[in-house]
Amino acid sequence: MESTAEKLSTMSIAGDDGWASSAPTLRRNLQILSPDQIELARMLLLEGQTHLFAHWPEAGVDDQNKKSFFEQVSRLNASYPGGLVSYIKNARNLLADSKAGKNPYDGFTPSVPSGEILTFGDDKFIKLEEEGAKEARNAAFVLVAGGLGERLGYKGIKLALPSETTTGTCFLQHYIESILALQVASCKLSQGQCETMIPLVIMTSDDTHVPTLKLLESNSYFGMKATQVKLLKQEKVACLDDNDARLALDSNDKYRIQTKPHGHGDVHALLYSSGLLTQWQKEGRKWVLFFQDTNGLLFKAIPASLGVSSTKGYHVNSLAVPRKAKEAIGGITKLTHTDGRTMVINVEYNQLDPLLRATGHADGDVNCETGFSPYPGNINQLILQLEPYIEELKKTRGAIAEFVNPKYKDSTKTSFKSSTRLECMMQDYPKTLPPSARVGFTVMDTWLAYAPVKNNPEDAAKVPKGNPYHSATSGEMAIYRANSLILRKAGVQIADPVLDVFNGQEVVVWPRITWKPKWALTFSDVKKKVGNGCSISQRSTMAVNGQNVFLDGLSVDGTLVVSAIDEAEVKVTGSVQNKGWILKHIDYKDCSLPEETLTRGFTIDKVEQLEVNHTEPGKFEFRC
Ligand SMILES: O=c1ccn([C@@H]2O[C@H](COP(=O)(O)OP(=O)(O)O[C@H]3O[C@H](CO)[C@H](O)[C@H](O)[C@H]3O)[C@@H](O)[C@H]2O)c(=O)[nH]1
Repeated sequence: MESTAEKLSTMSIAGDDGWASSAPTLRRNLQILSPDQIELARMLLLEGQTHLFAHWPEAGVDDQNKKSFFEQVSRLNASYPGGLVSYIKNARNLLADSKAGKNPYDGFTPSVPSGEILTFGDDKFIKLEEEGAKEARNAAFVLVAGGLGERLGYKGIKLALPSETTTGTCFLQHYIESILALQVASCKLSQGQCETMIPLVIMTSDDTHVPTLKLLESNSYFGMKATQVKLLKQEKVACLDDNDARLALDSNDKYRIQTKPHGHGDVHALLYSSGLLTQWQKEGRKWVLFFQDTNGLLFKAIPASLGVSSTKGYHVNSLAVPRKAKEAIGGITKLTHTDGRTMVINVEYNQLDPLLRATGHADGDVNCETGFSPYPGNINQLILQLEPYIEELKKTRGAIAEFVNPKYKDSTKTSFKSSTRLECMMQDYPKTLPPSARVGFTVMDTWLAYAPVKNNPEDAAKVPKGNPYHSATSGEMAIYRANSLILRKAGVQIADPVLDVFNGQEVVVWPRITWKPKWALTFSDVKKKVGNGCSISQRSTMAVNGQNVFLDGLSVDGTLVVSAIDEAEVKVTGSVQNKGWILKHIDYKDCSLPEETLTRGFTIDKVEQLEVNHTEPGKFEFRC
């Protein structure tokens, strides 16, 4: 293929009027285009995209459509670092590598890296939590929520799904309340010397932007100031029809280029171009924490892992959990090149097995004697130190190593079954870092840190036995399990769980215990809030909503719901005995029920409960 420079010189020989000669249909329409649009047209021809105009009728016909075609081209050009010229060039290179079967890890040997392994509740963990909670006021949070969630098949946005149905708190509300609780706790720990608001950025896409904004607005931003939350919308990227990176036209609208999501890696370029990073730097912030749309446990892991970043001075800290072989989470891997270079990086779940097989591990991605893969599982919660992050982005403008995954029609690899596009992942950020960068990771127990909602009931039920379901059912049950285990560790007598099956998935059902983040963010908080002699039976439900609620000598066998305003200090004691709330099985094929309910396979039958509600300031003791 002719290079751009060669083409340019041919065109200049052809003269100013000659540049469009390869596309006569376009040439006859130049008079309807603005100078900027003509520039874009010229760029497209130079980049071998003549076919885009082949069907264009004479000027005067479909002119509006032709202009909107260029409006789209302008958007695609502006939203990619280096514009469409770079996109097409990168695509050609990656498509050529893919056709040649080039291994992206050529020359690298994988080995198991060493990182920080934390044990919930021990002295080190408690110290790190305290350090992290203190540091939180210097942080900014970035939630990537542009994904459609195709595997889950839910029609709404995932952030609006309940994380658990005892209180019905949706993921976004839980995340915001956790950040607000961190804000309060962090300011308290810094001797009240601060009035900071921790910023939250949400990356949306055309698929999620409007409903995300609506969810925030109709709930008064769940208690955040509207100015504290910024939405950055990622654009999709152009689809490609062939190995020459010819842009694909939409089969339903020949004046539109087909587009698809570029992946969560867009977050870095968007943050860079938004100017927020330098603003945060001026405000004295030190950390940027990235997280995903449906992990109801995540904030239980945040304080300690931020503590690790702070004490170790990590530029990059990835949160990880023990990984089951073939689980759909990337493996954190040390890669050593034949030339001596090394990096610690996520190897995505579909690449780990081929990489291992190609480097002498005949069995590929398998569990070792611990029952887990030796490679820790990346949960895509990244903590980046702001200053080195800005320095790196100044060089890269946030561009992240991309990949392409075309589905070829046959072994000649000359045509695709359907159009493809370039993709990128946010966890690939460290790939461009110099060897001096401090890149580490923190491993925590899965029960504490990771329970995403990604799979629909049918697919979840097919997950190999022993591997996690990652469904709405398992995500909710994981919250009850974590809360039960934390209270147990704090000395509460929690009854053993029972096994049950919902939507074809066997899960362990603990008492349905929930609390608002402001009640307790860290294990030390929990220990301060529970006294001696507390117990909760397996069939029980307990929901705590109040900053200063203390449980002491309390036994629950049934349902207890406690709420109190921040100014009320309430000690709850005595014995709760009622019919409680009962989990009722439902079938996910029963169309009369809402989708949110169907996906988890149960409803909660609220038969009887004790409600304690304090709306007046003061100090109270409530004996049940
Ligand atoms: O174009 C996109 C695509 C996705 N997302 C967001 O990115 C997050 C992750 O998307 P997926 O849940 O689809 O991610 P995967 O399951 O494919 O995998 C990712 O999350 C896993 C853990 O949940 C592992 O860490 C894995 O290595 C990592 O790539 C979600 O919040 C999603 O909304 C975007 O913002 N834009």
